[in-house]
Amino acid sequence: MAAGRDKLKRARRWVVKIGSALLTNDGQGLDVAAIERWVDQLAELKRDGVELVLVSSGAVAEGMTRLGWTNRPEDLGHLQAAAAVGQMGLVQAYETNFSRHGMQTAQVLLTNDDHKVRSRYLNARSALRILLDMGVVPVVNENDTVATDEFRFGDNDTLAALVANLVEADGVILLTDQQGLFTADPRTDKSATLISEARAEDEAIVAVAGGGGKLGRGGMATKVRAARLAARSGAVTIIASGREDDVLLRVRRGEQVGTLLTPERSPMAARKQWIAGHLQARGTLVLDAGAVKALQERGKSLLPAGVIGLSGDFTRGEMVLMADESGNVIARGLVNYSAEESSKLMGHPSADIGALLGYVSEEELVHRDNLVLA
Ligand SMILES: Nc1ncnc2c1ncn2[C@@H]1O[C@H](COP(=O)(O)OP(=O)(O)O)[C@@H](O)[C@H]1O
Ligand SMILES: N[C@@H](CCC(=O)OP(=O)(O)O)C(=O)O
Repeated sequence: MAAGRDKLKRARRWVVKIGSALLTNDGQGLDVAAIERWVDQLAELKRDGVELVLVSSGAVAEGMTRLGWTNRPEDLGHLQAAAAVGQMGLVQAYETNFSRHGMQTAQVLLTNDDHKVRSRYLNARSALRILLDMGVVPVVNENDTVATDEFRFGDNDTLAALVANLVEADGVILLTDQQGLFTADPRTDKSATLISEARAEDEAIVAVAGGGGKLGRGGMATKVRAARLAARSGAVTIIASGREDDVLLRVRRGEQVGTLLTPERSPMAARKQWIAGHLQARGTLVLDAGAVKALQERGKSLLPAGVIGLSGDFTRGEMVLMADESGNVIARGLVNYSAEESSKLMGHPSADIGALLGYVSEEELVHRDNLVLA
């Protein structure tokens, strides 16, 4: 068995994306029987200990069916109106089916900006993580009625990858209407064959991935791009057919199904590399000797109690340097509180954060997962 497929047997957190073409039976209205079967599988995975985020497309397609439209409208307003109608059907179907298994769902609508604007990104991240901790299944879609990018962001493959980055998922499963990525679009080239495994970074797979059908727009091109994005935070991607029996359970068992696209690095290594290399430091926290030791020798998070001074102007989620009392930089990482909040918190035990600020985001100032030693 390939190493990547083996990884999915142990994976702890999956993002599963279901495309429009599949969900709406190529525009015939929600395929309720198929949704039932996917939810049964998802529930089984969840009972097996996999934390799940579901990314579901289909709002526009379902809205069109409910409104009796046969042609996809061109203008943004009508697309958004259709999405608003269709989204009701989607969440209803998931809610009903997960509740058969005694499981709760939550509707999470995100926009492109939520990933660009750091504070919204962090809020989306903590809400999703809390939902996962509580065992709730978030059902994510793009917030179509407020999207402004001419619906172009209307690409839930990318959204699934961004969500995988947000929740640090180890697996991304893109369910579509084909068995996986073929050497050419099988709709037009009957001699095309299935690629069972490739590196997400491999340029050759970009070349073979074409556009989509009449409902989904992205086709394989956005799926390959999503796999690359997901690989940046170390996630393995599988592109597989949602029409295949027990497809999710088969993926879980590590069986040879669909196309596996593998990252170069493990999730933690990828994350640390990103922290180490890609962000500009906005400030410096000065640590007492005990905190320096806790970070360097015991791999601990930085708590406010170990900070004796700070400089710079940073907001939650930005990169800061951590230095000892002599000014030697010993680590860098993503800070959980702004400079203003941090100066109120420094020197205090984490138990006092609520009293000092009136709220608690995290008990650490910099979590060890977001911290790289110099
Ligand atoms: N190399 C390829 N291998 C498989 N499918 C491809 C390829 N290139 C283009 N496609 C097209 O991508 C479609 C799936 O993408 P899309 O229609 O966006 O579905 P979804 O709604 O699941 O996102 C397939 O039906 C197929 O026609
Ligand atoms: N938010 C849109 C997403 C459309 C979309 O990405 O579709 P697809 O390429 O089929 O996954 C909807 O729900 O219709």
